[in-house]
Amino acid sequence: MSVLRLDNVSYSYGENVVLNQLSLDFEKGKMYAVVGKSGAGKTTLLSLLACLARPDSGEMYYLGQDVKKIDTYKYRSKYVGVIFQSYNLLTKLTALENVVLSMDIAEMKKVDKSAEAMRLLRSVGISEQEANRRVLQLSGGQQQRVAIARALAYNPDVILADEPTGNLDGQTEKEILGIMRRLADEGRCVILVTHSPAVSKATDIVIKL
Ligand SMILES: Nc1ncnc2c1ncn2[C@@H]1O[C@H](COP(=O)(O)OP(=O)(O)OP(=O)(O)O)[C@@H](O)[C@H]1O
Repeated sequence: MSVLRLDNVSYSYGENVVLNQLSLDFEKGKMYAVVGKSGAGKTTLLSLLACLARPDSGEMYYLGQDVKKIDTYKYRSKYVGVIFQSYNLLTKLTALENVVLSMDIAEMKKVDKSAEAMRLLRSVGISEQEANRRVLQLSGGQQQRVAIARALAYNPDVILADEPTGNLDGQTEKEILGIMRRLADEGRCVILVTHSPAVSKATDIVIKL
């Protein structure tokens, strides 16, 4: 069964029809690239998938269930992990605190959230010393890794990322893509919005808007 399904979804900003009767299926264990020229509606599609916006018409299903029937807060704090272009980390907190906060919001009952957060950060290449720095004292690539660890904090089925390698050098891009591939291999559905041919080449399915 697909983890996310769009059925005839349309979305407009006023007169500007951005998505027109779009039907898509997303499966677990696969990595998707959403591509298309600037203004094609990629970020809009991601916003719908993240339930930051609702379709004007058409339906969206999460594991077969109409998302209108799922509490939006629960959906966003437990089922999907979103990695924004601007990272959206809380800059006054350390990297570790950002990840722990995300676990708190998802009401995770882990015994030792700090240890689990550190395990996640290590898995994306953040050292203990870096984890204890405020995020503004980290590089762009490191902040991107922290944003990934934070999105993983509550073990979501779906990872949504907007230009996850946007401002990163080639080597860091490769490493981030390696992490995304691992997440898909672990059985998650990974959906990336990208302009980068290297990124779309690394995915299983390319959706062109
Ligand atoms: N909040 C908004 N209000 C009105 N129009 C908007 C809004 N957000 C986006 N748009 C318009 O909707 C269209 C799609 O925007 P969107 O950001 O989804 O495109 P995109 O494919 O992600 O573009 P880019 O590659 O430049 O990031 C564009 O024409 C944009 O100007």
